[in-house]
Amino acid sequence: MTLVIRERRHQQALRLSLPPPSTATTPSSDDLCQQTHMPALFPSPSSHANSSPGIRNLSDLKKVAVLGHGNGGTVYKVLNKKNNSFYALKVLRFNQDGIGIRQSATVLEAEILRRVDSPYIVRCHAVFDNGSSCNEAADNGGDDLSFVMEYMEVGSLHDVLREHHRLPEEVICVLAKRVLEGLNYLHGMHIVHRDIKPSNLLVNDKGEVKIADFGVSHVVEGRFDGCELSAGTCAYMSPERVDPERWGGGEEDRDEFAGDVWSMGVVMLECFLGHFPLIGPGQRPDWATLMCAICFGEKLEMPEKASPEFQNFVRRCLEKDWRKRATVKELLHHPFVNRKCCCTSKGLGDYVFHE
Ligand SMILES: Nc1ncnc2c1ncn2[C@@H]1O[C@H](COP(=O)(O)OP(=O)(O)OP(=O)(O)O)[C@@H](O)[C@H]1O
Repeated sequence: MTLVIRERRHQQALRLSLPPPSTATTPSSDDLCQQTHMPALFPSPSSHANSSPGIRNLSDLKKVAVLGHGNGGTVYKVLNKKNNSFYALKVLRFNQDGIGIRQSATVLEAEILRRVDSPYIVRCHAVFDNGSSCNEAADNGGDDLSFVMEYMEVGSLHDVLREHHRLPEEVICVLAKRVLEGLNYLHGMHIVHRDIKPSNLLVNDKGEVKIADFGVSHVVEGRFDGCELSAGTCAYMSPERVDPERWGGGEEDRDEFAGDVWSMGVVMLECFLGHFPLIGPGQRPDWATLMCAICFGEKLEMPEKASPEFQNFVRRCLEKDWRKRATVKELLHHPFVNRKCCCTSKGLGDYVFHE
């Protein structure tokens, strides 16, 4: 029973049968049109009662800055006027063609996010359907879906790498361990992330790394069907996803979680080298080049300066045949993430704030 996020074909995506959403959390579009302030599709789960921001309406939030732009929308830093704390608000824009798909995806999305509650995953506090008033949406032919998320002060690992270029092994091992814990949690819930990359790993002011953007990407697919093959996204894809025929990606018993392990291996090697590792630093990352590198490239030359533990860890992640690739559980016991320095290092916290 597996739920695949960011699957382009819906019949394959919905392998986890979710319970029908309660009517209380799924207002019809007519209901939404009658409200000036859009209510949350779901509020914060009760297990986080202490951190619950109590955001009931988008009008509780004040935009203070733009944090970044992604494929489907914009992320804002917002102030919750009720408790004077900052959050991140991700606003996805849909045109009218995407509405049918969006509405079913929204309910599914809200269900997924409601279930996710882990220190290794960026928390989603609430989802709002249609942040702007219905009149505005009708005027500009658009429609919004807004996710109120935990604010990660430092930004993404992509931002950290842009500033620091490369990271030492004692930082990478802490990073790897946290990502593995996050994947272990998601996989335990039968959720495959399918888009692990530096811009989806966010860092807070304690230097903690958390996985973001799972699920949200599933909603985006409704409008951006086909963009999965864009160079930026496919760079971290595993061989069995890029070329299923050659690498057994279509096999019934394929371990869908193995793709996340591959992507994580690419990210960890990128942290060590300071550039995307599967192609040369000067090479253009177009689709054909990436496909060749991922599916046909020779065995990766490991950087000589890397320790034997790190080299082995990355090799186990970047095994082209998914049947031979290490699983998340195996990697959690790997010597690289259990070295003494990995247990004593504060990871990115020390590095980002004291370098
Ligand atoms: N919770 C958050 N806290 C702080 N910054 C965030 C948060 N979420 C996103 N950001 C910032 O906003 C940027 C854009 O995020 P977004 O998820 O929209 O796109 P992306 O992951 O960069 O790209 P893509 O849409 O291709 O996945 C991120 O790179 C990050 O810098």
